Amino acid sequence: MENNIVWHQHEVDKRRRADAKGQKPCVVWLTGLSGSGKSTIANLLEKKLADNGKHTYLLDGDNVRHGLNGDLTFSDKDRVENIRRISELSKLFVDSGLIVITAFISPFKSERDYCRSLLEQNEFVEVFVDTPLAECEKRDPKGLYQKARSGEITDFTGISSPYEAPESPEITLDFSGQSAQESAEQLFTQLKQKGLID
Ligand SMILES: Nc1ncnc2c1ncn2[C@@H]1O[C@H](COP(=O)(O)OS(=O)(=O)O)[C@@H](OP(=O)(O)O)[C@H]1O
Ligand SMILES: Nc1ncnc2c1ncn2[C@@H]1O[C@H](COP(=O)(O)OP(=O)(O)O)[C@@H](O)[C@H]1O
Repeated sequence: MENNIVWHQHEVDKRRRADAKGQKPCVVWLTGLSGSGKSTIANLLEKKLADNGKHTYLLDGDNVRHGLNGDLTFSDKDRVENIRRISELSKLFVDSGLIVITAFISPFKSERDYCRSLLEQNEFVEVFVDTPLAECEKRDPKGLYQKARSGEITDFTGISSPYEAPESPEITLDFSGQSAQESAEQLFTQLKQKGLID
C-alpha cells in the first residue's frame, strides 16, 4: 500500500454542498433477504423524496454488481468487498450532499457497522426490511430461491449462505399487513421524525 499520500482539504466542503441543495445528506441503508422488498421500497422512497425536492441517489445490488462490482462473486469474502466498496462510495456521495438510499442484502453486521463508522453520527440510518425467509421464498420474484433449493445456485443468502439480522436498526419495516407503498410512507415519516428531512 502506497503511504506517501496526503489528504487534500478542499475549499468547498460537505456542509456547503449540502446547503446548496437545502438538505441534510445521509445514507438510508436497507438490508434484508433477497425478495424482502428492498428495491421496491427504495424506489418508492426515492420517488417520494424527489417529489419533495430532495436530491437523491439510489444504489441497488443488482445494478452495482453489473458495473463497479462486476468482478465480485457471492462468496463471503466478495460480499465483504462488495459492501466495503459501496460504503466508501456512499461516503463520497454523502460528501457531495446527496441523500443516498442503498438496497443491498448486506448480510454481515460487521460490514454494515463499517459503513456506519465512515459517517458522522445520524448520517447512517440502518433499515431492516424484516420479511421472513418463508415469505421471500413464496414471492421468489426472480426464481432464485427455486434455483437455490435445487442446487443450481450455491451460496444463496438464507439457504446456503448466512444472513445476520440487525440487532438494533434505526428503523424496522415489518412486512405483515403493510404494502410496499405503506413501508415507503413509514420510512419517509420516520426520516422526518429523526430530523433528516424537512
Ligand atoms: N447467491 C446469491 N445470494 C444472494 N443474492 C444473489 C445470489 N446470486 C445472485 N443474487 C442476486 O444478487 C442480488 C444481491 O446482491 P447484493 O450485492 O445485494 O448482495 S450482498 O450484499 O453482497 O450479499 C440479489 O438481489 P435482491 O434479490 O434484490 O436482494 C439477487 O438478485
Ligand atoms: N409489502 C411488500 N413490500 C415490499 N415488496 C412486496 C410487498 N408485498 C409484495 N412485494 C413484492 O415482493 C417483491 C420484492 O422484490 P424486490 O423489491 O426486488 O426485493 P429485494 O430487492 O429485497 O430482492 C416485489 O415483487 C414486490 O412487488
